[in-house]
Amino acid sequence: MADKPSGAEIQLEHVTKRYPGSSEPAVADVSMTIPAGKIVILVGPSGCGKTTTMRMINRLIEPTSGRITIGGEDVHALNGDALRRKIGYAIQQAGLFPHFTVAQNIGVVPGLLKWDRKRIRDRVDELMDLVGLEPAEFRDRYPRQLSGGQQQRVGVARALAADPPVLLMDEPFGAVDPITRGNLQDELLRLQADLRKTIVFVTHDFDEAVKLGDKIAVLGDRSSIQQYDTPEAILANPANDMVAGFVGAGASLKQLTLRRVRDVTYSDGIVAMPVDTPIADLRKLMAEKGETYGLVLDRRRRPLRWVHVRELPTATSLATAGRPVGDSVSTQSTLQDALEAILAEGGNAVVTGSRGEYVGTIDITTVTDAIQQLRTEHVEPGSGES
Ligand SMILES: Nc1ncnc2c1ncn2[C@@H]1O[C@H](COP(=O)(O)OP(=O)(O)OP(=O)(O)O)[C@@H](O)[C@H]1O
Repeated sequence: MADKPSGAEIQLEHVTKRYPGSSEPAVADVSMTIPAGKIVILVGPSGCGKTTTMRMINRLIEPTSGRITIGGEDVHALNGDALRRKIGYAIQQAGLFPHFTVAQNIGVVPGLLKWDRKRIRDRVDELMDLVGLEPAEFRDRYPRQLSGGQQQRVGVARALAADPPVLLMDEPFGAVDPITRGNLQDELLRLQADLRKTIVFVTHDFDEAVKLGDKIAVLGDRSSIQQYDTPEAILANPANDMVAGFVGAGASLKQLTLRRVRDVTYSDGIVAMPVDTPIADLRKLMAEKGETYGLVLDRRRRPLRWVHVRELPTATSLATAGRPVGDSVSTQSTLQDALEAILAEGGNAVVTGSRGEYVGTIDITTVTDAIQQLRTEHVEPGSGES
C-alpha cells in the first residue's frame, strides 16, 4: 500500500460558468478544496450543475470566471497532453468507442501521449488485471460483447491508463443493476486503498455517496455548497432542510454502515466455556456471575451454542444443550450487520475475531449508544445541543 497519496489537491476558487444565451449562471461562484488522495462526492438535484462543475476541472467546459488548480498548477495553463496526464475521466455507460476493442479503448490516452506499443500493451494488461478482467479473454472483445459491469470496468481502466493523480467520475455506475453497482463500488474502494488518487465523483444516489465518499459536497442551485463534510457529519447533523431532504429517511440507520464492531466497546463479560467443560462447572460459574445465558465454545474457541441456566440441570452434554448460535458478527462487521444479527438472535449477538474465535458479545444498547455518540460528536459548536 502506498503511504503517500499519489493524488493531488484540487482547488476551485470563485468558479462561475455562464452558458452562452442563458440568463442565469449554471455554476455561480463556487469555491472548494478537494484534498489529495481522497474521494469527494458531488451530490445534488438534477440540473444543479454537478457535471458542469466537474467538467470545468478537466476543461471540457471552460469556466467563465474563477480559477481551478491541481497540485497548485492552474489548469488553464495546461495543454491537452498535460491535462490527459493529470486527469482521468470516466462516465456513465462507460462511453467506450464501439469500434475499438477493449485493449484499444484502454490504450487511447497512452496512444495520444505517444507511448511505444509495448509499453501500451503492458499497461493495458496491468490495468485489466487491476479491474478484474482477464486480459486473454477480454482484450480483443468489442464493447457490445461485454456486460454493463464489464464495460464500466473498462471505463475505469481507461481513465486510469496514464496513471493520472486525479480521476473524475460522472455517475460511472449509474447504468448498472444494484448488485453489479455494489460490486463496482467495492472494487473502486479496494483500488483506491492502493492508488490513493484524488477522485471527484458525481452521483444522484446518496447511499452511494455515503459508501464511497471521504467527503460529500451536497450542492444546491448553481452548485451552491449546502454542506461539505464527512458522511458521518452530514448524516448526524444535516446543515439545512435541503440537505436533510437529500439524506432522506433512516439517517441513523445509514450511520450504522459507517462504524464497525471493532470501533465500539462490546462486552466480553459473559460466561463462555469449551464444550468439554463439566456441566456442573458451567452451572457454578453462571450462578456466581448471576448470568442466565452461557456460551458453549468448540475446542478452538469458536461459538457453538447458547444455553439457558434453566436447561443445565437436565442437560446431558454441552454439545447438545440449549440452541445453536445463529447469526454472529466479526470485529470487521458494520454496526448495521451487528444490528441485523442482534435482531435475528433476539438479544446478544456473538462477536468473533479473525479466526472465527469468540471475542465478545454485542447488544442493542451498544448500537444505540454508538448512534448517540455519533450525534454528539458532530453537533456544531455553539448550537446549544448536547
Ligand atoms: N451546453 C449547455 N448550454 C446551456 N445550458 C447548459 C449546457 N449544459 C448544461 N446546461 C444547463 O446548466 C445547468 C447545470 O447542468 P449540469 O449538467 O451541470 O447539471 P447536473 O447537476 O450535472 O444535472 P444532472 O444531475 O441532471 O446530470 C442546467 O440547468 C443545464 O440545463
